Amino acid sequence: MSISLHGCSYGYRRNSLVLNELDLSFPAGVSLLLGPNGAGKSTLLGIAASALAPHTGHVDYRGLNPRKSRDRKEFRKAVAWMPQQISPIPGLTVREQVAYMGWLKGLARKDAWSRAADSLEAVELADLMHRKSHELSGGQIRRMGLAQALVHEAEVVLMDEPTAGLDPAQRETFRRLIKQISAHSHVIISTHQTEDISELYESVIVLDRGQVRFQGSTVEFLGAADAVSAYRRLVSGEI
Ligand SMILES: Nc1ncnc2c1ncn2[C@@H]1O[C@H](COP(=O)(O)OP(=O)(O)OP(=O)(O)O)[C@@H](O)[C@H]1O
Repeated sequence: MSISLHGCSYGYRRNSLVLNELDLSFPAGVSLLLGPNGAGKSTLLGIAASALAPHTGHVDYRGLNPRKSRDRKEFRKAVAWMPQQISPIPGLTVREQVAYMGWLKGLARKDAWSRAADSLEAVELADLMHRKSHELSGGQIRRMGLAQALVHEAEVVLMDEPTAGLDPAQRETFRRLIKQISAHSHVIISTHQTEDISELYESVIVLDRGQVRFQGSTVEFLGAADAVSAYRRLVSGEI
């Protein structure tokens, strides 16, 4: 079971919808949400994470609807989200910031504190955990964001362009990490880079101008042609 969107519409401006009555069920396992800049990936993930409220439709996970106040807390505990922009909280150390995020998600203070150290270790940021978070570099801030998303061991982890700003060695570490997380969580990762496609992902969803243009297994996607040209043809409307 994973997250699904039912008839979700969203726009930032009047008369201009980014998503128009979108229906989408993310499959279980690890999925890649692929789409060019501006396709609506961040908007979709923001809605799936309940950070954005859709104008129409609703999100469902295990029968929980985050629009309903009685479901919201449990939904947000079950679903973690790493947004594209990670903001350091002034005055907090890296470990304090990650622990704070865990506490907001319902962990007890002691658990949040120890889980923060574990998740910083997992993203190879343990040596910087006593630094102030605003002192981190761009790539380090992304890794702290990743630790924030992992701290409470959610059932579903949504990640918005998590590999942006990571160097090749860190991308390799990231792949290993996703493998570990996928043993106990569903993972959905957005990207516009076809280089991110690998056997790590069981399924691929291609979003273009707010529409799902392809949904299937990674093998099916790669089998259609080589990945790059298939993706280009998909987003340019040839398929
Ligand atoms: N805060 C905002 N205010 C106004 N328009 C926005 C806002 N955020 C996104 N948009 C618009 O909504 C559309 C979809 O944006 P979104 O960020 O969801 O796409 P994306 O696929 O995540 O793109 P990228 O790969 O560049 O991050 C774009 O046309 C964008 O300009």
